[in-house]
Amino acid sequence: MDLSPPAASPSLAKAVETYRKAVATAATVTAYAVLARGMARELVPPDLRAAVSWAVSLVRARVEPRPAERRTVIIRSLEGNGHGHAQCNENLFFVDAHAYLATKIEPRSMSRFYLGGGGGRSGRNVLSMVPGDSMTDVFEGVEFKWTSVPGEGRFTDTEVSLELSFDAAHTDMALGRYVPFIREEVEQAQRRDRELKIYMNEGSSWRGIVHHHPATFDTIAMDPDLKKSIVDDLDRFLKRKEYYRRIGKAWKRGYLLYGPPGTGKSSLIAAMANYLRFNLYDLDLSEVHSNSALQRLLIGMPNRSILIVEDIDCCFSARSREDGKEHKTPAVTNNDGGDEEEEDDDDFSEKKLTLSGLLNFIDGLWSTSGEERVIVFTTNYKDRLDAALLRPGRMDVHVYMGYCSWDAFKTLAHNYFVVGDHPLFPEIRELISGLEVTPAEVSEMLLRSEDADAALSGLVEFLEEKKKQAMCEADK
Ligand SMILES: Nc1ncnc2c1ncn2[C@@H]1O[C@H](COP(=O)(O)OP(=O)(O)OP(=O)(O)O)[C@@H](O)[C@H]1O
Repeated sequence: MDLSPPAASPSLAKAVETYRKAVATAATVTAYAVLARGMARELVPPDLRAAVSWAVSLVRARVEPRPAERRTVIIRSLEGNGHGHAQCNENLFFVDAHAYLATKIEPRSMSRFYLGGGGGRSGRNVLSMVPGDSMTDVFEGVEFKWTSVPGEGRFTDTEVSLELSFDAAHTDMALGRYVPFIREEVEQAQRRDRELKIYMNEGSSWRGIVHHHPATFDTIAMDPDLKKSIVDDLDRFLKRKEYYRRIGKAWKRGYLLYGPPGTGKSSLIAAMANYLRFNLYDLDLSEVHSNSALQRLLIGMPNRSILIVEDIDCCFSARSREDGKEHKTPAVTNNDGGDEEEEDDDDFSEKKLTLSGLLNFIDGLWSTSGEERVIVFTTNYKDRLDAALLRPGRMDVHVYMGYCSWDAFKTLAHNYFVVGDHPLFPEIRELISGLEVTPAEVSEMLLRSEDADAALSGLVEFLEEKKKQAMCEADK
């Protein structure tokens, strides 16, 4: 039995030798360094040594990057209202920042955070930082650090603050763009979440109820290009605050929706309200008995709202016929600089309502008392409308809501049965293209059964019957 250690392999022996040399060299270098430092201390005068060390630190300061200068903005939850320490207000930017950060908190990356209900019944989780914690948000490629800190207790013990810190070089951007961006984001989110209301006039005030109309631009059955042009127009309108200010006009947009009954004018208004998240103000002019009442109603409408006057052709023609003549125009402001009669201030509130009065109120009052208003007039008979309403510049967009086209039918079929095709579609296409059938009539047929086959068969029968009637009418 051989118990002697195994002979080292040639490669291992070489590695051991290399290592031994390296250790010896390092020891030599270290020894030289210690020796040189000792000699320098002995031989170089202290003044020269100080000068050299100062020069070295100077070079190092130039070469090594210096930590960037920082700025910190403190956002307190409460702020004084200028009448002494006892009185305080909620700091609205703190509320906005808090809401904004709630959308940015990444629960998986934080060990602790607060969970709240957002103060409403939305059922949404609202997360916030525990005092002492920080998080980073990136805006336009720049990092912004947010820290939650206990407040200074100037007003209450429960005060908290947020600290926003960033590189000093980005100060202008932080205050000029990032802070407004946060405000805008929060405002948009609130607009998306808010419950819409529809208001109706009672005397010279508005009464509102919750508006839950399900119509959206996806569910509206109409020509796809026309639909897109309306959505684009609304988007453009929302972005044009500065433009309207520059040209000195009220920030409003007028739509005239016309077409036969049951073609979706009311549904389109609901879709616009849902898209814009604007409340609706449904003005019943038969309830408005004087110009001053109308003026109060219009002034009582907040920004971001839609004024609706349905069947506008009926509102004034009936009145004019009743009175035998059109009343003198109560022009508050004539934006056109045109041909309306002058207002006589003395008895202006006593005068009865006229169409041009309404139009002038809208132009005049709204240019001074509000912004971001949409006004929608509807009619089944465009040809019966007053020329004042059709004049260029009055209603910005005229939309014809027509009979049910093939594209419109496909939208309805998709709304009701989530189908894009069906064996009966070719037959329906042929029937629909030769008939005047409204989307309301088609919807009514599709609603009759939850079974697509049964509902579409019923629709075919209905269309065939309608075709027969149309042929009989033509023969007479
Ligand atoms: N274009 C459409 N797209 C989707 N649904 C429609 C459309 N047109 C009508 N409908 C359906 O028919 C119903 C009645 O339509 P709506 O009241 O919008 O028509 P309207 O043109 O305003 O009628 P009116 O002139 O009588 O007020 C709606 O609730 C909707 O279900």
